[in-house]
This record gives sequence, structure tokens and C-alpha cells, in this order.
Amino acid sequence: MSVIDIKNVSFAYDKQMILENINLNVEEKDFLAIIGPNGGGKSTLLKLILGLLKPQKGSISVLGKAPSKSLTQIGYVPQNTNVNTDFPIKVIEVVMMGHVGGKKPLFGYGKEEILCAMGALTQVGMENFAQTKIGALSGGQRQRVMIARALCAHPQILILDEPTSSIDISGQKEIYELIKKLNESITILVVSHDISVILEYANKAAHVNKSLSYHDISDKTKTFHTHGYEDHFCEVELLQMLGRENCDSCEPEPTPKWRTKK
Ligand SMILES: Nc1ncnc2c1ncn2[C@@H]1O[C@H](COP(=O)(O)OP(=O)(O)OP(=O)(O)O)[C@@H](O)[C@H]1O
Repeated sequence: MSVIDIKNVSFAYDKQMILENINLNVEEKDFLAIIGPNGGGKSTLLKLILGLLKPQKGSISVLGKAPSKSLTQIGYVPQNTNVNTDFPIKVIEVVMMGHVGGKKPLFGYGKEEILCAMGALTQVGMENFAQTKIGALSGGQRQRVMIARALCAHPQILILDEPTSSIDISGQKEIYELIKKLNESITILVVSHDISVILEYANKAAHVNKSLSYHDISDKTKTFHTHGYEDHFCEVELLQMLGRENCDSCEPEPTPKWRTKK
């Protein structure tokens, strides 16, 4: 089933064309990695999917409806969630902010909302930190809490913008393993500059740089057939390939000499 369907969309801020005639189809339980250069339009694409921006041309359908009508079914973890960590707020309170249509914090949260928030914290392995101040957590732990907050609304789609940008390597792997687990029941879209994510976790990759090209990379061996040994690839070549309109049309290239086995 198609959960996101983008057809011939163009978008400009004022007169500056940012995305031109793009098409994208995301299926249920896809893990889509969105990559591309700085300023290429990745965040703009997310804002269009979230219904925060409207395309000047083309159509976007999310879960069969206009994006703004599906907002309650999308969990969003924005970039740079490490801001305001000095604010004296507990982890459980941060997670409960993710409730849609719940009671206002001023009047306290209901038992159900607290249980639901605890469930979300358990899903991300942070239930023992519910009463900890958010500022006392590591970057990786904090990111888990932000994911729990997004999960609170029981989303069908989870969108993460650079989820591991300020996290060390082992923390990054843990976050992606968590996202992979969530992907068993939720469709995932991740903006990432991290090529290893694409290889290890995503089944689709979209390269965004004004235009958009996307590739099914669920069969890694087939997709990366032109890139030498299975366990040895060049990130630049990979990016170039994903940036092409259609990788299936490319002729197999000879293995570069420097890669030939001795
Ligand atoms: N609100 C805005 N008004 C005008 N121009 C904007 C606005 N937001 C973004 N832009 C411009 O749109 C272009 C695409 O920005 P966008 O943030 O979508 O890129 P990105 O691929 O997410 O970049 P990065 O990898 O650096 O986060 C950039 O040239 C940016 O300067």
C-alpha cells in the first residue's frame, strides 16, 4: 500500500525554485533514506510531506489524504533536538508533549496518557529514566526520548531529520537499530548524510538536489553491482549513482584497477 504519493511536485520559496517536478512513492513499512547535498531541498521535502508547506505545482497524498489531514498519523523528530537542555523538565514530561488532543499540561495529564508515555519510553529502552531531568541525559539517550515523544501519537509514519548528527558512532548504531525495530510496524523516512545507513538499514534511497531520484536498494548486491567488491565501496561513487535518474540503466563498469585483487 502506498503511504506517501508525490506527483510532479514543484516548490519555490519566493522565486527560488527548490524542488522541480519531483515524484516519490513510499510504500507501507518502507525504510526510506533521503540523502543529498546541503541546501538540496531535503528539509523542504519533509515540510511538504508534513503539510507545513504547499507545493505550487503537483500533488501530495499522505495515507490517502492531503498532508495536513494526516498530520496526527505522522511522528516527526526534527533536527537539533539538543536545544534547551537546561530547561528543568523531566523525561516523562517531554514524552507526554507528544500526545495529540490530550489534556493541557496545566491541568495535569491523565492516567492513560502517562501509561502511554511510559509505553513509548519502554519501546525506546528509556523507561528507567522517566523521572530524570532531560538535561542530565547523553545525546543518544535524549534522541531516544525525542523518538518516544514522536511515538506517543501512535504514528503510522515516522520521519527523522538527521537523527544521529550529534551522537558518537556506537550511539548512532544503537539509534539505527532502534529505528530498524520500529520499522517492523512503522514506515520510516530518515534524512541522513550517513551513507552507511543507506547500505545497512534502508530499502529505498532518495537523492534530493532540486530534482529527486529514488532507488529500490533492498537487494544491495544487485544495486551496487558496479561498485567492486561487495564489502568495499566508494561513497562518492555511491552518491553519484543514487543521483542518477535510473541506476538500472547504467552499464556495468569494469572494476577499477586499484580494486583488483592481488
Ligand atoms: N524559509 C525559507 N525561505 C527561503 N529560502 C529557504 C527557506 N528555507 C530553506 N530555504 C532555502 O531552500 C534551499 C533548500 O533548503 P533545505 O533546508 O530544504 O535544504 P537541505 O537539503 O535540508 O539542507 P541541509 O542538508 O543543509 O539541511 C536552501 O537554498 C535554503 O537556503
